[in-house]
Amino acid sequence: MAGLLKRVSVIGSGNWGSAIAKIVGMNVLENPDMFDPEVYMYVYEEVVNGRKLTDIINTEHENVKYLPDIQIPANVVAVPDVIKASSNADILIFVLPHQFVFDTCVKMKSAIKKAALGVSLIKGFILSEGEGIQLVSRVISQTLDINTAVLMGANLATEVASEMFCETTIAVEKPEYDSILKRLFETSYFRCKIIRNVSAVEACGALKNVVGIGAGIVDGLGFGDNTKAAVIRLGLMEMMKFTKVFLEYLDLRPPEDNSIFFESCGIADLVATCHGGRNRLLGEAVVKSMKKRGMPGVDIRLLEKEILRGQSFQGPLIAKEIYSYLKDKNMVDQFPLLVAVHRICSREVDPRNFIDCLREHPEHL
Ligand SMILES: NC(=O)C1=CN([C@@H]2O[C@H](COP(=O)(O)OP(=O)(O)OC[C@H]3O[C@@H](n4cnc5c(N)ncnc54)[C@H](O)[C@@H]3O)[C@@H](O)[C@H]2O)C=CC1
Ligand SMILES: O=C(CO)COP(=O)(O)O
Repeated sequence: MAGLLKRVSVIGSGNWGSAIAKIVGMNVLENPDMFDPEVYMYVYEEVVNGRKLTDIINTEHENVKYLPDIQIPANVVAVPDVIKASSNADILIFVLPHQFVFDTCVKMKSAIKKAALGVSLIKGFILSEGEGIQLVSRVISQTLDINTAVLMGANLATEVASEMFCETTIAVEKPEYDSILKRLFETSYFRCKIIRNVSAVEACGALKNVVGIGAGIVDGLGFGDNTKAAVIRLGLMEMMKFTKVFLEYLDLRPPEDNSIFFESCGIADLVATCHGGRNRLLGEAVVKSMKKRGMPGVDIRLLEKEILRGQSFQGPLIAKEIYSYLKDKNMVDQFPLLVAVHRICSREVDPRNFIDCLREHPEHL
């Protein structure tokens, strides 16, 4: 990537996609020696208030549906065609719900630059028929034949977009990309720490979404902060154990020690999600719907429509993906919290049983 100015594209334009487009749009202007000033943002086209969302973004410079009341810099151009959005990019920032990643990559495949760098901000795993679950960054790298870094942290999008201070973790295998990534993402309110273990950072990002649902379940049941702290602690223990087992299974490097879990991508993201995340909201809503209507309560997708109006809860799908892996490996009993969240979301188990799951957790034996 030496020499010419780097072009940057953002693939995705939801709540986080729009917030990161604001940062990246500003940073390319502040680093004219390194970046092309125009940033394409791929928008999955839809009609909002009778107008195309891309037209609204390109005239009002606001994503009125997914990130209202925040100005996106005018050099960020909304593009509905993913091939056009990605074809000249040197850096491709992936920020879609994980279930859309593979199909989107397949569409882009013939158009992208061979030396492009991918950066995944996506918190999830990808379940493919007959192949089990896979890391999103790996699916991107293998489908597009490019290097892929990740950026994960305690980054609730609306707070980041409002410029409230936070930290994040960037993981990239090759140090040659460090300064480009710092200049692309870092601001005075968004501090970026670069480390090397891409797969462990990514696993943290996916797993904390499931624990966040657990935090919402105890909120919905009317328990207090001590109980939520127990969910966070037991959830973290399961995240650490799952990361080790899963990365070994994928023949990848598990973390050498536990330090990664004390970065923004670990405990900080877990705490943020368990207090202010959409997945926490879902856990609470599941319990309330069950209290109102009795078991099994309202379907998750209906709750998603009602509560998020277009945004998505990633946790239930990730919990299902994790469950399928654990069942396959005969390890369901070793991860009671992650498994209980799946069973509650799929309405197999009454959420009131969640407290028993905490009480009987193997960490207490
Ligand atoms: N929102 C947040 O605070 C944060 C989200 N993330 C992660 O970022 C990723 C993206 O989430 P958000 O930007 O929040 O999205 P979102 O949940 O706000 O919005 C959903 C997005 O999916 C798009 N979409 C719907 N159908 C599609 C299709 N068939 N193909 C392609 N796109 C389609 C919608 O147009 C919309 O842009 C997720 O993995 C999430 O876990 C990470 C950090 C913070
Ligand atoms: O990843 C996030 C914060 O870092 C957002 O979490 P939710 O998807 O639960 O809102």
